[in-house]
Amino acid sequence: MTVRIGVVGTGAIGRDHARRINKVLGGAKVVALSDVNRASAEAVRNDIAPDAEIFATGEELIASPDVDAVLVTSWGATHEQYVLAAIAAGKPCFCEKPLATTAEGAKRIVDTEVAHGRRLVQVGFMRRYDAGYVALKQAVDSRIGAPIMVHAAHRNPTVPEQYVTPMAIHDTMIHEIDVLRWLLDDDYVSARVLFPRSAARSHARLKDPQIVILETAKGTIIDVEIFVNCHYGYDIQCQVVGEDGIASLPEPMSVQTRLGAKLQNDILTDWKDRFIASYDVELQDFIHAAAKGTASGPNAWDGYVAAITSDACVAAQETDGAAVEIKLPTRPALYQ
Ligand SMILES: NC(=O)c1ccc[n+]([C@@H]2O[C@H](COP(=O)([O-])OP(=O)(O)OC[C@H]3O[C@@H](n4cnc5c(N)ncnc54)[C@H](O)[C@@H]3O)[C@@H](O)[C@H]2O)c1
Ligand SMILES: O[C@H]1[C@H](O)[C@@H](O)[C@H](O)[C@@H](O)[C@H]1O
Repeated sequence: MTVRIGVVGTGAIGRDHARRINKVLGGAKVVALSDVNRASAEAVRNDIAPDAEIFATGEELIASPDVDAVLVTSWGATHEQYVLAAIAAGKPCFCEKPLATTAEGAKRIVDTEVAHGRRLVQVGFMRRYDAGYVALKQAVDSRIGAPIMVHAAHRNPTVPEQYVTPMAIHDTMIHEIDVLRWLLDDDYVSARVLFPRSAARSHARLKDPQIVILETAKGTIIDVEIFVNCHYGYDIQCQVVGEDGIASLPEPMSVQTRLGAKLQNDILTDWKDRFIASYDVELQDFIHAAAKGTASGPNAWDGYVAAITSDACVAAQETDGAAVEIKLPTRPALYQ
C-alpha cells in the first residue's frame, strides 16, 4: 500500500519532509499540499511533488478522500486546529513540534484522541530516532548505573530578530524536554532558570544564553544551557552522570584533518544537517504505522507533557531563579 500524504505548511521543514517522502523513503507519496502562502505550496509541487493537488486550506486537504495521512508542518500556533481536524477525520497525523503552543491546546488533542480510542498522532520529536541518542540510551539503561545528573547544551549559531526569550524554551529547549524525559524514563517535578549576562550578539528582546535546571521525580538534576547566538556552530551536547560512570552523546561524524599544524574536526552549522538521518527514520516509522491506520513514536501525551514543562520553564524565567513546580495529570491508558 502507498500511503497518500497531505502536507499542511510547506516552509522549511514541510518542504524537507515532502522531499524525503517522495525521494528518500518508501511506502508513501505526497498527493496534497496546502500553505497560506500558495506560492510556497506551488514551489514544492514544482520541485518535489508534480502530481500533488494544492488545497486552499488545511481543513479541505485533511477532509479530502484522496488523503490517507497528514503532515502538519505549519507555524506552531496553527498545529492544534489541524491535528484536531485530522483526528476528527480518523486520519494518522504527524505533527511537528510543538503539538500545540499551550498546555490547554495539547490537552484538547489528548482528550480528543482518547475519546477516539486509537492512536493517530505522532509528534516530531526526532531526537528519539537519532542513532547517537539511541546509543546513549542503551548506555544509560544498562552500563553507567542509575543517573544522578545530566549536563546538556543546545546551541544555535544565530536566530532571527523575532526570536524572543520564551522561544528559547518552547522553540528550542523543547527538544531536550522531550528527549531527556525519554532518556531517563522519568518525569520532571520542578524548573528553575538562571541568566548569566547576555551575549553581545543577542538583542534587546532576547536574554541569551540561559540555563534551565530541571529536577526529576527520581531526584536527578539536569542543567541545560540554551545559547542561540553561540556563533561558532550548531552544537548539541548531552552527558549523563550515573552511579558507576558517565555516558556522553556521540559527536556527529566528521572527517578529522591534520593540516597546517592543527588537528581539527568541522562542527555543523544547521539543524537540518545535524538530525538529517533521524528525520528520515521518524517519518519512515510514521509511514509504517499510517499504513495500518494508526501512529507510533512520540505521542500526544509526550507533546502535552512537553507543553506543561515548557510553560513551567517560561514561568521560571520570571522568578529570579526560584523553582516552579511541575505537576502532571494522570496518564490516560491509551498512552501507558
Ligand atoms: N523537529 C525539528 O527539528 C524542527 C525543525 C524546524 C522546524 N520545526 C517546526 O516545524 C514548524 C514549521 O517550521 P519551519 O521552520 O518550517 O517554518 P517556516 O516558516 O519555514 O514554514 C512554515 C510554513 O507554514 C505556513 N503556514 C503558516 N500558517 C499556516 C496555516 N494556518 N495553514 C497552512 N500553512 C501555514 C507558512 O506560510 C510557511 O510556509 C514549526 O512548528 C517548527 O517549530 C521543527
Ligand atoms: O525550530 C528549530 C529546530 O527545532 C532546531 O532543532 C532547534 O535547534 C532550533 O532552536 C529551533 O528554532
